[in-house]
Amino acid sequence: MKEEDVNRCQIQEWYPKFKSVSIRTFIHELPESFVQYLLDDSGPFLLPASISNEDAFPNRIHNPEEEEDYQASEGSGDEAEALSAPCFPELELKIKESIETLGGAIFPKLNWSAPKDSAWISTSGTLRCTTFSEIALLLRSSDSLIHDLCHAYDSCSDKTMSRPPKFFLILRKWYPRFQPEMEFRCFVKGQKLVGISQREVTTFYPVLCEKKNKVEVLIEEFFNDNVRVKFESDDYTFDVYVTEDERVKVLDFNPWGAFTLPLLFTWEELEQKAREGDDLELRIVESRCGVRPGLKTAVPYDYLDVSAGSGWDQFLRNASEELQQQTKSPEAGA
Ligand SMILES: Nc1ncnc2c1ncn2[C@@H]1O[C@H](COP(=O)(O)OP(=O)(O)OP(=O)(O)O)[C@@H](O)[C@H]1O
Repeated sequence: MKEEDVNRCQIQEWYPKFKSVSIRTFIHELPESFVQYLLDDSGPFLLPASISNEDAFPNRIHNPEEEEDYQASEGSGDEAEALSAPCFPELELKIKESIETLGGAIFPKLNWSAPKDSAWISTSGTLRCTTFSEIALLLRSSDSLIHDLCHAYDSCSDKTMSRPPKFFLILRKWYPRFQPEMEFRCFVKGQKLVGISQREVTTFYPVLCEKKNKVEVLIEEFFNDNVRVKFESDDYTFDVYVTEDERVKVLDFNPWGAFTLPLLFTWEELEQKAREGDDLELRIVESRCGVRPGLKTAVPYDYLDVSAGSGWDQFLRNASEELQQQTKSPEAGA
């Protein structure tokens, strides 16, 4: 894979060409100070100070233990300064306007990825955002975005960069009735569509068994009419959504191989299909027995890391020590 293939999959690169067959999206260049804010994991977690009083979030996550430290150091020079919330008024204003134009709620992404692993932290448990603070919280809490920020070019044979020169915040109109069964990943090798996979592989959707042939025809037509000659790489994947009235919308482009999940295929199978000139195949989960486990971590690494010395391990040790102390104390037996 070449750097140019990875670059073409950035939304700000492909969206202008595919606007009429995609979902409504606004793109904002991020100031470097905001990128540094996303990367900075030293010190406490501060949300940006908001220009809006309506914002639902306070400027920092409330943690009573940290709050004591904060009060103790308040006014004591450097430390107090280090704890003051960053502020991005121009960016916030532009985002506020875009959210209003997009109907009041958006789905956020960076150049390539969405902060999928942060959904658990939001009040709705989804990536739906209505304010700049909500967006900042999801972006700052995400481990998936570290890929975009630091590792996007790691699989390139001609790697010269560790990150793109500019980052963009992508705001997409929020679709509350997104039906996961109607999302598909399409695999293109040598400019030929070789495979299509159900995108959400953890569930069996009986309705897909009936719709399978129709969906395959719709996507193949869409690829031939709208994607093949317009997307300049030879090998890539793209994700589509098929609407109830049988229109196809392109959601995303990803490089062939590397970090991109092959879902119900393996990369070897797809390579072989391309080599042998096999007919296009659309794969779906055919029965309840065929479901695949979640292929992604949907929570940050700290949540999953249970090894000795991890945050979780420490939490368990503290909890068990506390429990032991409680059982030793006279009140416990009363
Ligand atoms: N505008 C939207 N409104 C509501 N839900 C959405 C919207 N866009 C995407 N989603 C949901 O969020 C999921 C992840 O979105 P998306 O594919 O853009 O993220 P991603 O980080 O590029 O994922 P990947 O790296 O696996 O391609 C989608 O599969 C879809 O279910």
